[in-house]
Amino acid sequence: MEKTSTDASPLTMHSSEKQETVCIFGTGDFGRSLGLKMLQCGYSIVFGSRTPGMSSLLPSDAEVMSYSDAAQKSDIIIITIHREHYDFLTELTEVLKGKILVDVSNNLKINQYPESNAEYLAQLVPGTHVVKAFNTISAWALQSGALDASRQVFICGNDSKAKQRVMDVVRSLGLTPLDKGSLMAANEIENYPLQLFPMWRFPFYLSAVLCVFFFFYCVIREVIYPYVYERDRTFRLPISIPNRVFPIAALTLLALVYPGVVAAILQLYQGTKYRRFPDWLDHWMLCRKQLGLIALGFAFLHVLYTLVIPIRYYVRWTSNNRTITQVHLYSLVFSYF
Ligand SMILES: NC(=O)C1=CN([C@@H]2O[C@H](COP(=O)(O)OP(=O)(O)OC[C@H]3O[C@@H](n4cnc5c(N)ncnc54)[C@H](OP(=O)(O)O)[C@@H]3O)[C@@H](O)[C@H]2O)C=CC1
Ligand SMILES: [Fe+3]
Repeated sequence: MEKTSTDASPLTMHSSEKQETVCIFGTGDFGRSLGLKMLQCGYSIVFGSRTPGMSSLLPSDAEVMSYSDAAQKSDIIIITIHREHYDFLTELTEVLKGKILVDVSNNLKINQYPESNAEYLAQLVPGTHVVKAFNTISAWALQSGALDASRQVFICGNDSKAKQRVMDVVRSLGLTPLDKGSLMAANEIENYPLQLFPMWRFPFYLSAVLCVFFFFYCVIREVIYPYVYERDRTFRLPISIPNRVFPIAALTLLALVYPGVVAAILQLYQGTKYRRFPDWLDHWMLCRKQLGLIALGFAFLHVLYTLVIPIRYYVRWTSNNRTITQVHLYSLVFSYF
C-alpha cells in the first residue's frame, strides 16, 4: 500500500525546544490522530506497528517501525491498541522495562472486565509504569480541533513521576490534565465515556418529577374542582395548565442552581471548609449548569405557550363574533316577515 502523508508542521511557539520523542503503539484511528496532534505540538513521533511498511495515512514526519524497535526510541509509549490485542506486549517485557506505558483504551460496556484495562496492562507487563490518560478524547475531536467542550483529560497511575510526565505531555497539547489518583481510579475513568450525559440524569429526573407534580396539582385545581360548573376544559389540559407548570418548574430549577447556600451552611455546621462534601451535595454542585439550562428551556416553553394563548382567544372571539352576527341577521330577517 502506498504511504499517504499528512502535513504536520509544529504549531507551538517553542516547538523547536521540545522535540522530545514519544512512541505510539498502533497506527489505527486514534494513534494517527494523536500522533499528528503531537507532531504539530513539536514532538518527534515514532509509531510501532505490526506492518510498518504497510501503514497508510500517517503523518509524513513520523517514523514507523516494528513494535520492539519503536519501543527502544522513547521512554513514553502510548498504547493505542484495543485491550483484546494486548497479549503480544508480554513478548516485549524486557524492552518495555522501566518505561511509561500510557493506556488510552475504552470498553464497549460498563465494567466489561473484572479489572480495568490499565490494571490489566500493568499486570501483563510488569516493571513498567502504567498511566491511564486520553480515553475521554476522541480521535475525531483531535483531528477536527473540536475540543472546546472536552479539554479535560483524566489521568491516574501509581508512579507520580510517570504521571507528571504524562501530564506535561497533555498540557503541551493544549489540554487540561485532571489527576484522579492511583491506578485504582482507572475503572471509573474507563466507564466515564460510556455514561450517557452523566451530569444530565439528575436534573432531567428532577424536572420530570416537578412537571408531573405541578401538572396534577393544576388538573385537580382547575379541571376536577370546577367540573361542577361545566366550564370549557379542552383548551386547559394541553395549553393553560402546561403554561402554568413551565414557569413553576423553571423557577424551582433556577433556585436549585444555587446549592452554594446549602454548602455554606454545611461548612459552618462542620466548622471547616476542608472536609469533603457528601456525595449528593457534590453531585448537585457539579450539575448546576445542566439545571440552569433545563430551567432556561422551560422558560422558553413558557414564552411560546404564552404567545399561543392570545391566538386561541382571538379564534374564539372571531367565531363568537360570527355567530352573533348571524343571530342578528336571522332575527332581522324573521322580524321582517
Ligand atoms: N478512536 C477513538 O476515538 C478513541 C479510541 N480510544 C482507544 O484507542 C485504542 C485504539 O482505538 P482505534 O485507533 O480507534 O482502533 P483501530 O482499530 O483503528 O486501531 C487499533 C490499532 O491496534 C493495532 N493492533 C495491534 N495488534 C492488533 C491486533 N492483534 N489486531 C488488530 N489491531 C492490532 C493496529 O495497528 P498496527 O496495524 O499498526 O499494528 C491497529 O491499527 C482503543 O483502545 C480505543 O478504546 C480511546 C479514545 C478515543
Ligand atoms: Fe409568566
